[in-house]
Amino acid sequence: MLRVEKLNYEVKGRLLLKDVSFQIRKGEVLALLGANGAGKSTLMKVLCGEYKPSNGLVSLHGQKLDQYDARLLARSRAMLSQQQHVSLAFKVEEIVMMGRYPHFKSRPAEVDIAIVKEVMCLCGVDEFADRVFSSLSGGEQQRVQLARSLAQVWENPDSLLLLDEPISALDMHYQQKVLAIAKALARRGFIVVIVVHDVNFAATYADRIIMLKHGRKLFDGSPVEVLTPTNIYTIFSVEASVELNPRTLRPYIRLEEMPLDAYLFNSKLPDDRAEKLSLRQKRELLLAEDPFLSLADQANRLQVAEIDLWMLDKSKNCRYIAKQSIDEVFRQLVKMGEVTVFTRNACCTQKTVQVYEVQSTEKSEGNPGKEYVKVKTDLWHAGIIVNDKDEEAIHFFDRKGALAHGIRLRVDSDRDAFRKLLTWCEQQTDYKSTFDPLPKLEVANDGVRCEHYDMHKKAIRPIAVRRFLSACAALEQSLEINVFNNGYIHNYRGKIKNLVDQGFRYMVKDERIEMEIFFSSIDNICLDMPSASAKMVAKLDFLDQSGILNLQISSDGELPEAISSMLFEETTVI
Ligand SMILES: Nc1ncnc2c1ncn2[C@@H]1O[C@H](COP(=O)(O)OP(=O)(O)OP(=O)(O)O)[C@@H](O)[C@H]1O
Repeated sequence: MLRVEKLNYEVKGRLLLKDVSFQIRKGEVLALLGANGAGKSTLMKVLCGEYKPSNGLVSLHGQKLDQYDARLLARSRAMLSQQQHVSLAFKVEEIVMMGRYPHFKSRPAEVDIAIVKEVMCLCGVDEFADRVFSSLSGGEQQRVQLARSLAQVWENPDSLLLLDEPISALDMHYQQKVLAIAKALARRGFIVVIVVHDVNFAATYADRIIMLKHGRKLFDGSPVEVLTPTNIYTIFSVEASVELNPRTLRPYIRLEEMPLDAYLFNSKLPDDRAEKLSLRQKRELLLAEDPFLSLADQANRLQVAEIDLWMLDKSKNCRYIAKQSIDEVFRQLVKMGEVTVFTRNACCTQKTVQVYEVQSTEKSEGNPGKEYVKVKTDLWHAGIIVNDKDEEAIHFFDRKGALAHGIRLRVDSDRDAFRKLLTWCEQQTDYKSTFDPLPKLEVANDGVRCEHYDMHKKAIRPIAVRRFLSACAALEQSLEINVFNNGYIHNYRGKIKNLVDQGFRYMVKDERIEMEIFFSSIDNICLDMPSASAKMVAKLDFLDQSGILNLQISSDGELPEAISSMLFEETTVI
């Protein structure tokens, strides 16, 4: 047994070890853990007898170390030091043989030669036997030193083996092997004390762990008792989580990354922390300032494309549809039964409940009485298919990565077609943002620019449009509504009944159509109708700041004079 009692070790008035006591039995592996400068190497040197304790006692098998005969002590304990001073000229075999010096007088006996061979073989240094020590790599040198220590006490299972950082220079294989050798020797009676820095190695190989801090023993016990997150933090000031290996019942320590920004410790570096935030973090900061920012505004402020934010929100439950796959996806939309189709541009959003109907761009007229979408899919640049508990949907994004069009499944929609598409999309390419951020105020719509209006066209104020729409709703006037975006037209024909006018929000909220018109984004509304009395079709063109047609509302057939006169009251000639 190794007994350490009330051990103090002092150098130049400084106590390097303070009141350290423990006992360790034959057959046990003790690991000493502690931060740099904690006193581990100092304790090892006291345990091997190199340093004399200032106070206290160290005894091996009942005998104080300083009472040991020097030769007997040399045969009863061996120490692999952290730093070994070796004369450069020695060969590997000569160094290992030094471990046998306490065992022979002038010449090594056969047994010494045999032991040296055996330990060299075990430590994988036999192939270097004739090489000069200094020509070996760091790890090879460490294994030679281990072989020397092992050679010293090889035949004495009562001995004490002290290994101070024996694996610090070793590769993974030898780290494991050296600790396994130490443990195997302990199982045959050796007392083994090992200093290691890797807590998981200590957890795996040690029977007992002592943790030192500032020369004091703070924690002492089995790995599972000692290696707790709190103890690890107390000793090393690092955050760790500890799991129990269910097979070995030994703890496994998982270290968390220590977050550190070089700006904090290098005064020569600029403070660019804000730039380094992840998109998610930047967005959180933005929403903390203004929780009601629309997705488009968030994308604008964060200088990313809207699709990036969609992918951020839905990444777990959505698949990316690359441009080359859009046509295939689009062809499948007609199979999904009744869905909500939505379209968005700078001036409005429109949602209609319909079976997806597509008209080619060549056809100029819609199918009367039926909603349709006139489309040129090549103007869409990406899509996503979302399958989460809140929505099952397919969204298409324009060349700026802004949401332009899509469908959302309803209760009665055909889910088989949707699932097939989802499976197909799973084999497609992964998402990588390829969009330029949307420059402020630039509109993604590539639609028709309306610069030339004939003499019948009039500019009309939003207030007149509101009144006109209210009258249409009240008198059940049927309308045709077309929303334009990037080469496609989303059409609705029918009555609008339920208007919600909250000033800044203007909405149609009916069963089969929902619309929101953003009057603040509309630059011009033009009326195409010769006169109030002519009982003609009225057509209103809503243009955005770039003069592009975003929305068109026309009367479906002639207007009663009561309604048309309202339009003329508020118009001014262009
Ligand atoms: N001869 C000495 N004179 C003064 N201070 C010493 C002396 N030897 C060691 N020390 C100091 O004692 C403390 C413990 O040193 P020790 O080598 O035991 O630490 P350690 O736990 O092995 O650290 P490491 O993990 O860095 O190897 C350190 O602060 C060291 O600087």
